[in-house]
Amino acid sequence: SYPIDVAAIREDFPILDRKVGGDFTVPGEGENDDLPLVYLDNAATSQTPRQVVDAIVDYYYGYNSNVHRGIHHLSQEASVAYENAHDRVAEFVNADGREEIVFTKNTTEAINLVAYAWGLEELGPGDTVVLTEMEHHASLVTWQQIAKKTGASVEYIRVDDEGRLDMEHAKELIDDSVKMVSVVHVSNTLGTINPVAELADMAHEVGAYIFVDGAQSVPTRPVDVKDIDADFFAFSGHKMLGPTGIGVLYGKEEILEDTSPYLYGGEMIRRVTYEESTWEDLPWKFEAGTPVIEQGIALHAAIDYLDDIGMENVQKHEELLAEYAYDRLDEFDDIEIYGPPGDDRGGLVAFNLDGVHAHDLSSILNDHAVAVRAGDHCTQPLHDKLGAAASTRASFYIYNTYEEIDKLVDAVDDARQLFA
Ligand SMILES: Cc1ncc(COP(=O)(O)O)c(CN[C@@H]2CONC2=O)c1O
Repeated sequence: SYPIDVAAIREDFPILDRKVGGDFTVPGEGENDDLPLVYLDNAATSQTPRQVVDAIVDYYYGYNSNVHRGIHHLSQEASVAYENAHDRVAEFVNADGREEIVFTKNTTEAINLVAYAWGLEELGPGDTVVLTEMEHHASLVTWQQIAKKTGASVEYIRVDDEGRLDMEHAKELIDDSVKMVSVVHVSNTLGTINPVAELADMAHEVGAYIFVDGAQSVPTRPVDVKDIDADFFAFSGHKMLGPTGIGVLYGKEEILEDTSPYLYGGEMIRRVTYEESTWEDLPWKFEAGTPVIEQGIALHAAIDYLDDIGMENVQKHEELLAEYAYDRLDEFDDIEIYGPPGDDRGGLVAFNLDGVHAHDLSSILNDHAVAVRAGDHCTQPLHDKLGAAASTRASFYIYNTYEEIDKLVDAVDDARQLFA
């Protein structure tokens, strides 16, 4: 049984009726294809319910217009909807209000915004940025390159054999030279849930900021940025039932107020002369040019959909599926699973089958209509540390079932037979 009505939810996702699969012969059954899609690649991107698509269609059919309150009815409607989307996101993560919510293209751009607008200005030789060994390239490469540009240094909190952060090492690293701690909330490779509130305390004790990468946490569990006391927090709409093309940067108002924009143009200005320019209020100061209007409205609908289910229930469903998948895969001695035990992780499992490259395994799974991700999941340094060139990752969401995980395990077994 599930904490959510999976059958009813699946009705909202027409794509889940897709039949896919390669041409392969099943012993005794002959040629087989056109199998029901088993979508287990949600950490890469989630699927999109009718309610979100309807919100997009309603916008383009009903009130498509540029925003910031043009003097006509459509612009007024679009402006209000766009501004309300900021309010809705703020409410969802318990930010103080729209002033703390900047819409970007994705999580990657949200991290880059802070790295350029704050990092380039504030970091210099002798300063340290503390990351973790499990960071996604969106933060790891960004802070690594900004440190090179500014002469700052980067340190990495060690990950232990179970895929958890070594908090004693964190205590050693987070010293007075540290200006920023940037840490992933839920690892997209290990499934590890990091103690971000504790790390925030450690950062604040030495006068540093903390940036939490919430790309895999906001979609899958309740997140309260004030409870964590994050200075910055980022996530993406496409991982939480929303469209691609929108990410969110949360920032404490007082910090964003003190930070100059790094993207200039229309909509983010108040007054421009040939000599000087002044900036709009928050959050518009950080949203240069025509913003992600449709995407903001669609993200609002996605949040409404998730809130109807309840994020505690989403989290519980993720935990049940993650534990089930972990336990099923852990039955086999020739499978190596990365990250903490199944009862202490987010809704994903990355693993390798001895003797079979992740790409070959994922190709066989695809023949069985099972969609997973094979590769480094944008965590190459972590894969180097794990001694794995790549891994296969199954990741779950609100429309996935135990039966779909059984199909994953059966397909892995087929690969085992094929490559034996
Ligand atoms: C932890 C984490 N941080 C940042 C990002 C970047 O998000 P955007 O691509 O929306 O900027 C991702 C995306 N997850 C990748 C994308 O594909 N597979 C993954 O695991 C992620 O999982």
